[in-house]
Amino acid sequence: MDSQPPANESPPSTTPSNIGDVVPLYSSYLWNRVASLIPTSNSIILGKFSNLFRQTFTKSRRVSFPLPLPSEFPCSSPNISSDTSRIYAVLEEIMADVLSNLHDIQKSLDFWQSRAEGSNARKAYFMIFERGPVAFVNESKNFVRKSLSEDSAMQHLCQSSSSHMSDRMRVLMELRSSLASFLAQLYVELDKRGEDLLKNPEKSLPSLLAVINRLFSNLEGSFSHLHAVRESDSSIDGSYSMPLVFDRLPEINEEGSQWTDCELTDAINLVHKNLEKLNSYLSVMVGKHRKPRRMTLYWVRYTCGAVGLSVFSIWLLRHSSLMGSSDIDNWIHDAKEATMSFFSDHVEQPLLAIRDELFDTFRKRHKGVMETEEVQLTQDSLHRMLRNFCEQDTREKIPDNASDQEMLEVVMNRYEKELVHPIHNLLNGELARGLLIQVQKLKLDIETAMLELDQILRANEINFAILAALPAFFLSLGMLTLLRTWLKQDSRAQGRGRIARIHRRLLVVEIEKRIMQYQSYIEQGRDKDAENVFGLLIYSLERLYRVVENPARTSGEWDLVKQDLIELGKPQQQTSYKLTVTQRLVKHQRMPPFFSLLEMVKQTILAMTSTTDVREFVVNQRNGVKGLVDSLKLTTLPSPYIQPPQKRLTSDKILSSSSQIPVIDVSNWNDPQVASEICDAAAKLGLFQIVNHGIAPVELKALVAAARGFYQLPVEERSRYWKGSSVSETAWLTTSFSPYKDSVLEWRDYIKFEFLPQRHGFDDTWPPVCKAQVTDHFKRMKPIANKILNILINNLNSTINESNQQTLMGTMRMNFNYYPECPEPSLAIGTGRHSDINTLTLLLQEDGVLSSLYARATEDGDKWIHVPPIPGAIVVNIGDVLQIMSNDRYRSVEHYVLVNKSCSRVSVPVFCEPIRDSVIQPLPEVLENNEMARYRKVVYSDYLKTFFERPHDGKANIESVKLQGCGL
Ligand SMILES: O=C(O)CCC(=O)C(=O)O
Ligand SMILES: [Fe+2]
Repeated sequence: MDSQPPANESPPSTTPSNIGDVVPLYSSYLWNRVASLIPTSNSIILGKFSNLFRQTFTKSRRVSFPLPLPSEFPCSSPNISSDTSRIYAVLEEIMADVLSNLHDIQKSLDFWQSRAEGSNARKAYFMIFERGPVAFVNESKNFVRKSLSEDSAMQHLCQSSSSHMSDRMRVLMELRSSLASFLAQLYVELDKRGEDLLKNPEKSLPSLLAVINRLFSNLEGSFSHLHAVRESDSSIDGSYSMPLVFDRLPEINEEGSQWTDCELTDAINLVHKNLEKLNSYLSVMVGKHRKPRRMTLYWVRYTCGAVGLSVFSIWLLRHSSLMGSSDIDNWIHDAKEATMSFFSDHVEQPLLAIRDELFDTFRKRHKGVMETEEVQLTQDSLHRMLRNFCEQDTREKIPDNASDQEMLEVVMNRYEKELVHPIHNLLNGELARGLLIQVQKLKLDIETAMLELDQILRANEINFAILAALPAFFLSLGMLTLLRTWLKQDSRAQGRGRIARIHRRLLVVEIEKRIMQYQSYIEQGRDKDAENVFGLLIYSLERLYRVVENPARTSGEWDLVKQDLIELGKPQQQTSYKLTVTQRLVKHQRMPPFFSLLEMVKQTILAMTSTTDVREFVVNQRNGVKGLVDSLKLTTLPSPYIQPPQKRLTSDKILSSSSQIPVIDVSNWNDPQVASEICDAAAKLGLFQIVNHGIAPVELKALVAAARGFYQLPVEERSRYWKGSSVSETAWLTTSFSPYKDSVLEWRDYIKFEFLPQRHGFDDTWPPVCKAQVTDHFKRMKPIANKILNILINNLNSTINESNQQTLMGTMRMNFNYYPECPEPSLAIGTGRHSDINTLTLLLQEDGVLSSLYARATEDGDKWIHVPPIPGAIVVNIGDVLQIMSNDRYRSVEHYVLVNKSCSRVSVPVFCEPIRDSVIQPLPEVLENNEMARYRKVVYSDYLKTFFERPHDGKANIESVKLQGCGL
């Protein structure tokens, strides 16, 4: 077999932006040139030379995740002997290179995504300050010029920032998708052919090489597609002018029948060559779209640092002995002294003092102001004086066990008698003796008090000594923490600490998500998407495989974990089985019982004491309030949940009668009375209940049971749906309204389901425990919502038509709200004061449980009406969008949810919402009689964003779109 002439002999025409891109590009070009000069008959020498070259000049990459080949397959060795082991080596190399390229792409994608999700200010900052000095000068110039000429300079900057990012993201995503599909195809082929390669290498090796050849051509095709689409519309110059052309097997060999040894070697070399080309191509393409390097990103900081350092160095030089100054020597001397004296004052002396104090307290030591013996002497003397006095006075023997108190009473009686004739008694009586006894008693009391004072002082000496040692204590604590972090290598995913474990858990979640996506695409017949996700699954498995190896080896579980990871990569394996395996993996991540116990105790203490740690546990560690309540026996409310008094709903604000909530019987939707009651309630209170709507109570009960079922799942199972890393794209669990924005958290967890009727199989990834009930409830609620909206819109002289249907109920969402039992309900709230931002909400309250929903009675007063749960009833409330569309004919009602001490509560609202790009504004029909629009136009996605971007506060969101001068 002849070697194909090298397809791109000239150095690549693009101009790589930096030295990092140039080296691999030219090394590969040089290699191609050398390879084409060496005669093919010397292919063994060529192979060895090629390996030597690769080992010396290219980055050595190690593929950790095993290839899907039988374990007896001869692995690669430096001394390549058999054809199979050479094939193995080349396959390993392909895998390693593709995975490492995927990793580079993913890192850049993550970066762009995080920047793209940032605020406008963040985007503008990026454009000006994080793209290097040249961009800084250009962007600043542009910005100033635009600010002078027009007033939308900021908007312009944000737009160009968004297009800068999205351009890069699009290309990176396409590269990722092509590579992932290539990886998936290769993986599946190897999985299929493994046994054959072992049993019948002569036949299957050529056919495998032919397949690899074909996969490279497919890859070339998908890259050239990317070039064709992007060449015209990219803002990144020259990035699409470098076509990639892989070398091909001669046509006669493409069938992959029996080959000579020489042909086999040539084919293997060809794969090597193509791989080099792929790497060079990707290094340029990824290089053009990659995230800025650290140096570019932080160039402002580095520059300031460098300037600061230079100034400091010059200043230092001027004070150094080089310039004849002795300042530095003096400072070093002073610093040494200060450190020594700090050590002596705050570490050594306090510790010695504590030691001495402890010894002195527990042994007998220096004299205090008063000693016990002295007090005892006075007491004995008083006792004798009293006894003498009493015996003489009463002329009787006083019993031995008579107390001083009893004898003092005798003295007092005598006093009283003596005072009748004081002068006579002064000479003849006992007054003088009595007075002496009093003096002795006084002395005893003073001495006893002094003795106690002495003890207090001694105890405090230790306290003061301990206080003095506090700096030493904190210093040691800080050092211990640093040491622990270092020993546990807790910052990276392969470490052994808690943070590393969280990293690994997140990787498992990502794997689960991809497994479920794969299954869903297969069921929908979207084979291309499925292939792509499978490639990404292999990528995630490889990442987990790398990071879990060390800790699992240490705990002796490596063999099990490794086997589990291999199972997850098998293309034919059942999804349900794979999900059991991921659960097992999560369990492997746990510590042995002793450590778990320690961890639990630590969590408990943290949760009780520190605000940030409660948030960390509930929000970041995805346990939710339910997790907090389940893992701790709380007797007090943790501080992040204590609402300021003005946010609490106190009993003085609650109106006693609940008869004010209209209850409308809708058994006949066509009855004009029903329509008028609905419109009336929507205009006055904005909230009413409907009964006899036709849904059987048992169905509603089943729904509530399903919601409770979800929250009864183990926390690991629930947290797989946590917002931000949910295994489902259309269901996510979270806590509080905006847990990252709310200064005080709310006592509520909720999972949100999105109902996208146009999307097939939308509920496949929902929790199995409730997915059927959620789907049924959506379907049941839709016609009811439609009827109510029809009535409300007809009343505005309009109709539901194609143009407003998408705004009124283009999207439907449903929550399972869960309010756990709360140790101090009067200090917390379940859901804070808010109006729903959508059009219409249909809420199911769990009956038999204390209702906790309150609606604002009037727009201006701070009075609230209880919404009582009526079995089988649905609470309907108007949202902001309908208030805007009706130009204030209807009122979106503010509501509160309180929590209970002894029972948890579940509620299930269904929200009818506009689609994201609907423009919300008053309906033309309501403005017909020259009525002024009270609200400005707003795109629903922007309205949503402002709601979730700031802590929610009553009707602040609708106020923000109200036009000036239209206040009621
Ligand atoms: O739980 C409730 O009763 C109401 C919940 C609510 O207002 C909401 O989810 O928007
Ligand atoms: Fe609400």
